[in-house]
Amino acid sequence: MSAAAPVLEAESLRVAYGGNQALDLPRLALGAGELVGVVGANGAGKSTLVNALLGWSRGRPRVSGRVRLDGEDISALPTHERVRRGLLLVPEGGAVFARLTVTENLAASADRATGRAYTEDEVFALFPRLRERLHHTGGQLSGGERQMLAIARALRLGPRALVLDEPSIGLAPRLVVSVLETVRRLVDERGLSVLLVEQNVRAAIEVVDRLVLIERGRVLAEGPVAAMRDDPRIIQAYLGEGAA
Ligand SMILES: Nc1ncnc2c1ncn2[C@@H]1O[C@H](COP(=O)(O)OP(=O)(O)OP(=O)(O)O)[C@@H](O)[C@H]1O
Repeated sequence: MSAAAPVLEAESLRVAYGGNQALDLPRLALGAGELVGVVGANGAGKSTLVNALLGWSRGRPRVSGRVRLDGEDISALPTHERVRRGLLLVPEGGAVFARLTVTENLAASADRATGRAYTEDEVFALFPRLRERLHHTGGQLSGGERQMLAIARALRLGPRALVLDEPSIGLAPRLVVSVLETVRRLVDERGLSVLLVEQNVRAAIEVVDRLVLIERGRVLAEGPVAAMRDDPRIIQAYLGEGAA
């Protein structure tokens, strides 16, 4: 393998629920300092992929294949051990404690911070809005602020690879742009590696380096975003007039 081994890599990753093959992914690689978008419609297999990467499951799927973090096979490790090694997920809706304040939410992450952790000041420089909301509880925040706090919590832990599951859901379009642009900055300025799993293809296409389009658990198309923008399958389904 080349010197630039992927930070996160999945190989022959297959997930089946009973007779239903929900995911069949020959290979997915996230390079260091890369922002890769995995996009697809409802039921395409996005949540199944996220769960398989994190080693978590709803129901009783049959999972096979390999997941590697920094070249190390983590397929057999439980979720908490993958997280401890720096594979961090910001789940749909953002994971924040509704009854704790912003300060307390961030402190809860700081307790388990690794050497890769961002400082509180760094986090507030990225999300100035959070500094203005220090004493608000998670439950009092807007959807956009909750999403920012969830990302901030992950940064305080110190990610090797950050998986964002549908960060745009429930957010006003202006906030979607703001959150995704901040993610782009993290990649550009800090070299963070981010897998952005999104249904909102229009928004994702504006910030990612590469796009992977999945449908019924399989890769339909993938490539650098510049080429994918012109892919008829993307245009027809997601970007053209009358598309979703
Ligand atoms: N716990 C489960 N038990 C049985 N089948 C499941 C389960 N979870 C997902 N599936 C099936 O796997 C396929 C992929 O679903 P998945 O939830 O991964 O899609 P998705 O792209 O995340 O969609 P959405 O955006 O709606 O969450 C679907 O056919 C779904 O019915």
